[in-house]
Amino acid sequence: MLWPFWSLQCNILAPDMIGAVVMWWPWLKDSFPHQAVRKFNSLPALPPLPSLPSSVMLVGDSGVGKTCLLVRFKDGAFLAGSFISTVGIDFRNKVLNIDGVKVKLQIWDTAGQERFRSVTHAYYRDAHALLLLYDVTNKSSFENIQAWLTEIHEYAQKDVVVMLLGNKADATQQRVVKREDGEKLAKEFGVPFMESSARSGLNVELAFVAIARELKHRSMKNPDEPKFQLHEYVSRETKSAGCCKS
Ligand SMILES: Nc1nc2c(ncn2[C@@H]2O[C@H](COP(=O)(O)OP(=O)(O)OP(=O)(O)O)[C@@H](O)[C@H]2O)c(=O)[nH]1
Repeated sequence: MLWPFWSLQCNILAPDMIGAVVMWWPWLKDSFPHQAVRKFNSLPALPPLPSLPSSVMLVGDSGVGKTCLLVRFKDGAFLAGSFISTVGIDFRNKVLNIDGVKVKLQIWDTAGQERFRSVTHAYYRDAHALLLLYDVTNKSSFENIQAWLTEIHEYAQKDVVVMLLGNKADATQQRVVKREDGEKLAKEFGVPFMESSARSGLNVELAFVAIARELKHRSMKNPDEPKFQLHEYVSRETKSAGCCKS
């Protein structure tokens, strides 16, 4: 039986509250977030910073260094110690600023083990870009690249961006795949290529930045902007970084 009192209070308080808002409006206005005030005053809202979400998948045989590459890129650290295989799929987000445009990369780290293959297949079609890794110290991971590319063509979007990475370039003593062989294979399949190292950090940032630049260019579609050439960008940047000296 409290409602009559409650409604009575509302009738009394409501006009008072309107009066209070009118009286305190100059102070309230300054306390509001900028965007909200503009909306309230029916001025055109400020455009938000452009932000482009893109998904990038890391694929390749088990043990080639996908998780380590992602951790190096995200946290700037190297996961040394015992090797723990990824189970299923995992992801991390990182935002890059590419010429004033925020490109949000959602990076999917997939399990390289054969038994998880059906799980990763389901994610291919949503990927905008794929970083395909082999391990320069493991010949079979290199020989399996063709099979990975066949799988990519089968499950991914036709226009997906693919880049080949020969990882563990720091392990010079154990190297069994020459850089030239990686370059040759990449040329054969028409994909950009670079060697990388999650341990030393070689080309890790560059690989993701190159992908982000390509994806940004594709989604902005600015006719005044010259077409971004991913292959040229990668070969220019890897040369200038001095990657290719053995
Ligand atoms: N020397 C060297 N070792 C690396 C590098 N990247 C990764 N490793 C080592 O390689 C092993 C496998 O690395 P992971 O990143 O777990 O491999 P993965 O490709 O994610 O493996 P899965 O999860 O099974 O698909 C670990 O012992 C790492 O320490 C690298 O750039 N250089």
